[in-house]
Amino acid sequence: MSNLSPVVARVTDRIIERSRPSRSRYLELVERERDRHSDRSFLSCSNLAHGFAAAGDDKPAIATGGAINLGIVTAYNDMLSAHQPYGRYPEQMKLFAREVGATAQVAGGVPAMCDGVTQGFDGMELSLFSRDTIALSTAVALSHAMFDGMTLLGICDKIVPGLVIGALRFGHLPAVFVPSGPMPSGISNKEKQKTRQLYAEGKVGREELLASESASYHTAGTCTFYGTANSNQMMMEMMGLHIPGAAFVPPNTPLRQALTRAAVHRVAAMSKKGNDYRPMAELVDEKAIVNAIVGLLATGGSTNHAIHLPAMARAAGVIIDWEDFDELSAAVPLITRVYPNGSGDVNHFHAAGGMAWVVKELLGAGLAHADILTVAEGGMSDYASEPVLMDDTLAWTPAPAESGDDTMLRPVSDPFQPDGGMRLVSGNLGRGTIKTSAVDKERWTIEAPCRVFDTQEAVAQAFKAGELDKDVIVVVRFQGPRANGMPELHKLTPPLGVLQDRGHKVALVTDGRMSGASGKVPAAIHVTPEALAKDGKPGPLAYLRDGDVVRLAAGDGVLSTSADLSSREPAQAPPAGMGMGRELFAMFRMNAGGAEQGGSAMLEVAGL
Ligand SMILES: O=C(O)[C@H](O)[C@@H](O)[C@H](O)[C@H](O)COP(=O)(O)O
Ligand code: SF4
Repeated sequence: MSNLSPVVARVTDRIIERSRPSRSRYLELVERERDRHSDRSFLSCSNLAHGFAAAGDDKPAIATGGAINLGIVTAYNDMLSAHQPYGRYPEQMKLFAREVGATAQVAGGVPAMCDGVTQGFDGMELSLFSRDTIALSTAVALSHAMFDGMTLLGICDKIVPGLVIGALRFGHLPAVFVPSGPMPSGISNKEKQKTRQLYAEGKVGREELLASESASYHTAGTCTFYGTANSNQMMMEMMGLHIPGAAFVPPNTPLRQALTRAAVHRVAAMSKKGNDYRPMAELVDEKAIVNAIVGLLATGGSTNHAIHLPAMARAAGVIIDWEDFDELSAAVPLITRVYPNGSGDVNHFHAAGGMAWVVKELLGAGLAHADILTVAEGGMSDYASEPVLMDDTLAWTPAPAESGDDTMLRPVSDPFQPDGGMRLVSGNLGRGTIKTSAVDKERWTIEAPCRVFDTQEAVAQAFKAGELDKDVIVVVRFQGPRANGMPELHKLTPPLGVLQDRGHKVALVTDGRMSGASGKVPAAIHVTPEALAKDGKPGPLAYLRDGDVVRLAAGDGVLSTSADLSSREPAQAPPAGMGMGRELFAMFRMNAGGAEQGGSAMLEVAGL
């Protein structure tokens, strides 16, 4: 007898019903691809020879077509601390593949943008669309049809979503995501944030700021705040796309290498030529997507997944919307507090029980689907265990019975908040999302006159000029997907945090995004429809003026103004930016769908 929560069951059934036509079209495609391209025997001799010409000792195995050949899609680069460890992975993975009579080839690389580097300047306007660029690059890599399985190397914000979207279009193949792990903890995130606010107030200089930042981001591995990258890792566990517990094991350790090896062995076994065929299309279904949403809500994950998850789901023919998130949020309690939702980081979270604890609690409370197909042979329950090395052999120990730190991890029976970390707000200014898990409850409702800006730079200038030292709702518009690529406006966190610490009631309202690491200041983001006109009709934010009273009430789900916008002329959007490659992304902007549908031109134009 299932103990599944009636709310989770109801939302899942609604998604299944809504997705029926698109999901069946997707599964028909997968069926066709499985028949036509699930191994390389259909390739001509010339095609094949091109595919293994440089494969050295692996040539005979690849040439015969009998051996399992794995495609490695890698987001390696030296600049992202999270992806830098991937440099050595392919050579190791080829050895691991040969251990089970398989081979592996790097099928292709995908770009990986670091939002931490581009935060606050023009490059950030490529961020959202870099996700679709990654999906396109994944498809280019896998389109050679040389492969019996996919090993996907990517961690950060848009990289996992892009890899998922691209790989799902080859859903007739099995897939495993191979993470590299979080960097060892540096100075605390709170210390980092304090120095930033002192810098914003002119009380410390660049030298002190750089020293503080470098003590936080100090070596290889994923940044240790619970932002979009680490929310990706959580979701891969909740969807069963990892080897269980791979998310937060540190890089460059024997356990990390054992997990990578297990991933290679496992995806070979899951191929059609293996003994346990599990195509990715059958793992990523409506229930797996609901598990990802539930994990996001229970852990206070990144608001960016209110945009990425709808796009990822669409690639599998699954249609979700923000009502699904909101309804699940009311039933899924917040059971973790990892910075910015608390003070500890993901290393502390992992040490306190980590994902094994989260999965155990969610399955035990019937808040996650236990009956999804996963990379792990035993299904979702295998993810309620933590990987360890016992005499150099990979093994798993069950999640601890008690939380290792109840300031970070709580049971469902005694949560930090009775509901999830993310809410829908809507009204006469549109629909947006707000991350309540990172904001003190007394700040969930802010009603104040607004100041309206068309760029985040203008906000910084107004702050420096002392114009914002009051109760104020800062509106930053023309930041949507079609306006300028929907950048994160995370650089606004320190100045708005200073205003809040001075005792003012402050909130942000924008059709742009925030970082998964943003917190503290209430922010209604992803406001849809965006301010930039679509089919000649601007979004409501285009009609706001300085002084209009705006109300943001996360508890009631309200985003509205008392001003009468009906007779106003809309503001004109600033011209689209040139430089930093932004002009090359005009085609993405022109055709982008709304944030609630994933903000993707690629999916819109493809009719997915
Ligand atoms: O969504 C996210 O998690 C962010 O995009 C994150 O990847 C980004 O890099 C932040 O900017 C880091 O935080 P700081 O800018 O505060 O270091
Ligand atoms: S977590 Fe963010 S800041 Fe850190 S490497 Fe990844 S993209 Fe860059």
